[in-house]
Amino acid sequence: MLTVTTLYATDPETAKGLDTAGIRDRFHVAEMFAEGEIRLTYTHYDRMIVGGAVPAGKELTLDAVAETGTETWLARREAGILNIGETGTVTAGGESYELARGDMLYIGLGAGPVSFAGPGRFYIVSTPAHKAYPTTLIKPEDANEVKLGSAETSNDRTIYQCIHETGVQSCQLVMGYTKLHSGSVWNTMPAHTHDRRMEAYLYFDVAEGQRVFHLMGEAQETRHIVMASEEAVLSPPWSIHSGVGTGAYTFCWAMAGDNMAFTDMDMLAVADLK
Ligand SMILES: O=C[C@H](O)[C@@H](O)CC(=O)C(=O)O
Ligand SMILES: [Zn+2]
Repeated sequence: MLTVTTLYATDPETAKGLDTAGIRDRFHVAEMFAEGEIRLTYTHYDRMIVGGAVPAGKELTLDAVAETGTETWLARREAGILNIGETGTVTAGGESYELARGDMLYIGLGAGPVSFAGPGRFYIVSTPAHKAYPTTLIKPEDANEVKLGSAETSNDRTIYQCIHETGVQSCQLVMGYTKLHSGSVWNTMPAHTHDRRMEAYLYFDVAEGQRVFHLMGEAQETRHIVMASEEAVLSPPWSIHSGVGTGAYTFCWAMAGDNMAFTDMDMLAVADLK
């Protein structure tokens, strides 16, 4: 079963006036992972699609998505798939790839239908593309590891860059995930914006009963969204994107836009946030 929800883009002036429900409606994506289903959100932020596929014993195939107006969903798109569940299989372009937990598959333009099988929980991100790059499996050891933050500021973390400028190639999708080290709960603080690229976060490995307070908004107008495990949040280009958990967590980040430069960030001083 395939469900697709459309999420329109929101400008910063409108965002300022929203209450909690309004903010959640426009930026927060919940219930993406349902057994036996593929659930997608087609966003108008650089037309990024985010979603989940949980085959749970049967095979799920993602072929056409009406919202893209193309014969197959990847006819003019590329995708990144991260497995956050047990080892499962993704079949694309006639080849099957075994994805252990933490493995990512880049799928190039024109790969055709994509099938999901096994006990995996697959997070799907897709963005428009103009050229076919090879479909490639990325194991954590193939990713570029970047260590950021420190225990003193509770943001000691390792970034795993999987699809990126100097790694597995793509048209515009940049994707990886960040693991917080034991005792560290802050991600992406000091915060930043990059008006030329939007971003989406999927928080996962958040323990039952724990939450992550995702911070968003313009630097002088911050808001928060309380997030449970396996929920995603869209970060408009004008928004900060940062979070703090009541416990340990990992998050997958994905970006699309004008450039693919991970370090191209307009940094904000903590003291300048309001
Ligand atoms: O532009 C880069 C993105 O915000 C994230 O990749 C940041 C991140 O994963 C982190 O600080 O841990
Ligand atoms: Zn960012």
